[in-house]
Amino acid sequence: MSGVRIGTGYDVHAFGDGTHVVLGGVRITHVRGLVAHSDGDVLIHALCDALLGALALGDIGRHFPPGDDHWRNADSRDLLRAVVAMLHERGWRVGNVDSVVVCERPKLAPHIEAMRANLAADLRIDADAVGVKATTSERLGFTGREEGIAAHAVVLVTRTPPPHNPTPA
Ligand SMILES: Nc1ccn([C@@H]2O[C@H](COP(=O)(O)O)[C@@H](O)[C@H]2O)c(=O)n1
Ligand SMILES: C[C@@]1(CO)OP(=O)(O)OP(=O)(O)OC[C@H]1O
Repeated sequence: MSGVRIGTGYDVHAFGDGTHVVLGGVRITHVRGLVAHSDGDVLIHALCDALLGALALGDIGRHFPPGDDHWRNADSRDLLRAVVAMLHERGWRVGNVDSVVVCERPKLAPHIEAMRANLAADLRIDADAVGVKATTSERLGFTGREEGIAAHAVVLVTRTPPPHNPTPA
């Protein structure tokens, strides 16, 4: 098996009542919230799916079922750290990630660096290996009508090198 693999993830949450959204672990004040079983962090959910996908481990709902009360209002950063632990246990580590969040509002640019820092800490990689971008969809489609927020993520994971065991001379 190759020592490098890729994964892709996508998630959507609908807007509902609320005063804020949570994206990349950052609480952002907004006129609406996101409807979800957990904190609705659509960016982290896309990232978890990308990481699980890289190792063909299924998707986030398989590991953290939406019907399970344990995950009600869960902090999605806990889910991300659990997924990263699964990778590490299997001898893999995260190389880099890239992502894009799609919404007209809230404006995400002021929060991107804080998101990258949170994700880098949870992924156990440097922030310069964590891409987070934002785009509107030019008022087209469900994101354009502000019915919800979508996020896409891609990841590269690498196999952890085996411990160095020098052959005795
Ligand atoms: N929710 C958003 C959406 C976009 N941005 C920033 O604005 C730039 C322009 O967006 P377009 O959709 O018109 O290309 C984009 O590159 C982001 O930097 C944002 O901060 N928050
Ligand atoms: C995060 C989980 C946790 O139960 O629930 P939601 O917050 O509803 O998010 P979603 O992306 O719809 O499903 C994945 C679930 O694992």
